[in-house]
Amino acid sequence: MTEQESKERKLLLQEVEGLLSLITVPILVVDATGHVIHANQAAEHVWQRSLAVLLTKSLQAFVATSKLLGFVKKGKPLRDFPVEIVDGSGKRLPCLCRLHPLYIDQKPEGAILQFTRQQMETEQEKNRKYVTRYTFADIRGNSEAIIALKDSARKIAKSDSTVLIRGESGTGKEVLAQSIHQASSRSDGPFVAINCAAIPEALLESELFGYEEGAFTGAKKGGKAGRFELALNGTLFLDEIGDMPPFLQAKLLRVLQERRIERVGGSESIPVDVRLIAATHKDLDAMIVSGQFREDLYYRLHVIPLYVPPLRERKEDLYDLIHYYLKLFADKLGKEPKLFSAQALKCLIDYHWPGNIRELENTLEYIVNLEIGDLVTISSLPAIIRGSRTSEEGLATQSQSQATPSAPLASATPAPQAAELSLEKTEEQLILQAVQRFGKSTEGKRKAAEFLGISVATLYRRLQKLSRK
Ligand SMILES: Nc1ncnc2c1ncn2[C@@H]1O[C@H](COP(=O)(O)OP(=O)(O)OP(=O)(O)O)[C@@H](O)[C@H]1O
Repeated sequence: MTEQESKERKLLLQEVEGLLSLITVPILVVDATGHVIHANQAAEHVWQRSLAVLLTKSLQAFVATSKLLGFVKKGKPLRDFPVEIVDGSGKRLPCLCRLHPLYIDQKPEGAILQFTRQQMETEQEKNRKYVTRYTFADIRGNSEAIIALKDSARKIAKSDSTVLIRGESGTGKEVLAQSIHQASSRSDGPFVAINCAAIPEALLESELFGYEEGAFTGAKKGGKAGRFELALNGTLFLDEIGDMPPFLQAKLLRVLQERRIERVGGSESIPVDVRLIAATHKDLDAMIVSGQFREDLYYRLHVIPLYVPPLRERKEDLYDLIHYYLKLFADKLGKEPKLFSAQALKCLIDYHWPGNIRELENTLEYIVNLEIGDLVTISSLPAIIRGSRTSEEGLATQSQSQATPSAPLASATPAPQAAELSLEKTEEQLILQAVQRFGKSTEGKRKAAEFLGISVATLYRRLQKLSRK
């Protein structure tokens, strides 16, 4: 295969992966014997198994209707064929199956199967969709800031007080909100999220508060419950609250005062037992000064303020996060976890991560997807992170030519053999070299910690761990 063909093939695979992940109903791809060869995230969710486990199973493990395998073997297309699937908890669910056969040289080689629930979802079933994915255990990182944040959030999780989470985009505000819900007495209830910036102003009101039949042209027969009602006995997460238009800020304030809502076009006042968690990356204080955000609403929301610091202010978390996402994507894509060259790792550590953990997650997915060798070098990193550094040599030369504290890799210790380094080993090397460069005095360790972008306490912890080895 030529390099161009190999590139096109990889791109095509990524497109297929991307398309499958966008589909919200479960999809299984099977070979001619019914063995699962691919599945999307919705399938992982329905059958409560990871992709890696799904790939060890056959169709019969998930579908109670034996006829389906016969259709796969014959390569017969199906449209809305009634089947019963057996979900992750062993429950049988009636579904409609679409079968798209895969042929090679006119021989059936497998099929793509899509399953949709047969009956219309009831309102109650819709509520069940609002389940959380995250708990505090999913908030990774050992920096003092993250440990303190988790401690405070755990403490306030049990109460019903309103929480306001601030932090830059991609820092994990929604992860934190879900974790609080999970640790609260409302965890059996729904967690309903709405992004105030993503919904057009005209629709936001009816999405939040619902509407009565005939409230406006196009309103559904029987009306529709809004997110407040859907979150009954649970938690409502108002993301990007700073983007809420002024007329809705006033309405939200009333709801928070009275704990009741009125649907659009309705007159009945409905009590809503909902815990509110709001989040924003905007500077609400400045917005109050400029008249864009209501001060009275701000104080109603600001009962328990939490702040998620940006990744660049807690760089010690990078090691843990890189390790975690590297393994996650390697498992997902059925690849071996990669090794990092010291320079590539240093490049990730030096980068300022404006998109925070979301950007880091995407970067590692990119690296695992595109990296063919076992070693991640600088040239494997996305251009934006590589910046002006285009090669390992480039960085090494740059490091060696600088006599400033930002060049500890140019210390008396020769640069480690990159190919031999695992992520953990690379981290050890960086720490040891920084200490060697700046000295073992308290001041030296302080400088080393500053250079590495970690706290002094973390540096001491790592050195203690190393001394025990
Ligand atoms: N501490 C963490 N450990 C592991 N993954 C995390 C952590 N924090 C966030 N993430 C991941 O980062 C991504 C972004 O998180 P999330 O959506 O909660 O950020 P956000 O601050 O709400 O972003 P936005 O303001 O853009 O809505 C998610 O995929 C999440 O899984």
